[in-house]
Amino acid sequence: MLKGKRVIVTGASSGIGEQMAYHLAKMGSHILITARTEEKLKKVVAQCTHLGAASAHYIAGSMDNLTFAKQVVHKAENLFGGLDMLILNHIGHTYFGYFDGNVDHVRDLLKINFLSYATMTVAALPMLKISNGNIVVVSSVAGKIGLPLTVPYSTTKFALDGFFSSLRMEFIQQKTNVSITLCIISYIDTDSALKTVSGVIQQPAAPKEECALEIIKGGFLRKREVYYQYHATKIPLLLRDWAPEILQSLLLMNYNMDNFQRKEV
Ligand SMILES: NC(=O)C1=CN([C@@H]2O[C@H](COP(=O)(O)OP(=O)(O)OC[C@H]3O[C@@H](n4cnc5c(N)ncnc54)[C@H](OP(=O)(O)O)[C@@H]3O)[C@@H](O)[C@H]2O)C=CC1
Ligand SMILES: C[C@H](CCC(=O)O)[C@H]1CC[C@H]2[C@@H]3C(=O)C[C@@H]4C[C@H](O)CC[C@]4(C)[C@H]3CC[C@]12C
Repeated sequence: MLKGKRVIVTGASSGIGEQMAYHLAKMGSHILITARTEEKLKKVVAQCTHLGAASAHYIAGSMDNLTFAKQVVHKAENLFGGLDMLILNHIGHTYFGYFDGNVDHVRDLLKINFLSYATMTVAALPMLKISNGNIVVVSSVAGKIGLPLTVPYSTTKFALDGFFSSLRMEFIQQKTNVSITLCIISYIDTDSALKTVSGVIQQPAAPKEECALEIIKGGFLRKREVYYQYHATKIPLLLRDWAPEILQSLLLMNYNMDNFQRKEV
């Protein structure tokens, strides 16, 4: 469905982003991936080429530098002469544990998980308007519902909802034909998530390959929101406004605090 389309995927050196790059490669897209670790990006690009990407490139750097965030978009412009889909997926390092009072960390994480997303969107918008393209924003259940042990992370994901859901409404009023898809994702079996929460979170992790495909499909189909896995995201969201105390109790039952130790993610 994305043959020949020009796509940026951020946070694509591992996890869900890496799997999205492989799906896009199999579909025959032109791909530009980014993350900080050049060695991993090189391997992902080689695999994308092997899988049939129309072309595959990388640019390494950190999204705590907003100048770099713009450079990624400009590189796509130079390589492809335009852009059809912007997939915003990266996250910065944080901790899985009780809020430690460090507001500087919240600010730093907002820069990586939120401000860089807004910066790339602004830079890419002229190209996406020409192609009637898609913006895909990878968020989390923790970006719709307050959960314990992820205060800084959850803050940044809620910010994405505020920014992109408002922007989507303005696009409708302004007749801007660029879709915005916010992806509400539950617990996924990426190395970083398993390392961080297994033992504490009781529910099974869903497969990253399927999750990656659902995100791409949702973006291509110009859906407002993607819910993956549906039961683990949509049902809590339905309860959120109608039965918040019941939801709270159900969610807390999911945490085995006997196994809890603060971890860096
Ligand atoms: N896994 C899960 O259970 C869930 C994940 N999600 C969301 O899915 C998305 C992907 O998560 P997941 O695949 O698990 O994460 P991973 O930890 O596997 O991947 C994170 C990616 O971001 C990159 N990254 C980290 N720091 C920076 C930085 N400062 N600048 C630029 N890139 C950076 C990493 O590469 P490098 O270190 O090389 O920079 C890596 O490519 C995220 O948006 C996450 O919030 C949502 C709900 C659940
Ligand atoms: C346990 C949560 C699901 C609750 C439910 O009943 O549905 C998980 C939903 C989102 C997860 C976190 C997340 O968004 C990704 C983080 C990123 C890192 O890779 C490490 C793990 C996360 C903190 C992860 C932890 C489990 C959830 C909170």
